Amino acid sequence: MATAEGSCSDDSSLLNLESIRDSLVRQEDTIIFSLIERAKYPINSPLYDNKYNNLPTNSLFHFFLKQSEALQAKAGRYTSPDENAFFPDNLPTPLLPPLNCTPVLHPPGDSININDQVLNLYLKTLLPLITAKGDDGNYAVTAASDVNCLQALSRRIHFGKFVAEVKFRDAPADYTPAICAKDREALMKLLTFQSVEERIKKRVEKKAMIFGQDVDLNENDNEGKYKVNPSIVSQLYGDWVMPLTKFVQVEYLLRRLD
Ligand SMILES: O=C(O)C(=O)C[C@]1(C(=O)O)C=C[C@@H](O)C=C1
Repeated sequence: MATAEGSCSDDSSLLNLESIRDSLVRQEDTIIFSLIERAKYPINSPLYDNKYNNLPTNSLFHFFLKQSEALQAKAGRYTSPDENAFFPDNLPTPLLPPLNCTPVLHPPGDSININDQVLNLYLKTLLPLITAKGDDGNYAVTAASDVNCLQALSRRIHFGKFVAEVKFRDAPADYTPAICAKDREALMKLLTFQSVEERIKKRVEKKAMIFGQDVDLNENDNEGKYKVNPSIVSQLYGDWVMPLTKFVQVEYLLRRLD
């Protein structure tokens, strides 16, 4: 069985809501640290401008992301069920044979990819919120940092497929009527746990405060300075990450009986 962490395991006890939620909690660290790293650089807008006609893609950033994914595809990254490419078409074949895992996800739902929404959110909304204005010319390291942020956000949001699969397996009788009726609202109500979401928003804000504070040997108070605004991290989860994860869950469930 392919575990939600992208490796093979015959331990089906890994596929339960508690272990899935534990993985979501651990992914918070990766996302927050990647945002802290990106915030080291100014927005570096020329990286995203579509004005370089000597590039085969829209901008230097798109070129960097597309090439990064092509290289990682050769290393087998996208054979893992929890990895979804931003440019999934025409990826190179992996150099090594894939792991022979028992699939976890229901194939029709496995192909869900909303990375176009993730990319738009990141470039248009999130980047301006976490970076200072300016251009330091460090385009390669900035683009590499962007790729880390995007891959962490994409993995977290598409983890909704695993959450939905577990929820369906736990209570097929609850979900089947809404799936058959194609009732998105009913599915959203069934899969939503408001108390869990509130805890997540509080926890990621606290993590951003702890991870993002300056550490020195004096006992000075941090004076409210953080590398990324903790309330923005909480807003990121509340307004985008969790709603998009739930969108993936609904889309996956709608295909679960295909
Ligand atoms: O933990 C769950 O039950 C999930 O569905 C995941 C998640 C999330 O994105 O963190 C999404 C919807 C729920 O309301 C709570 C949390």
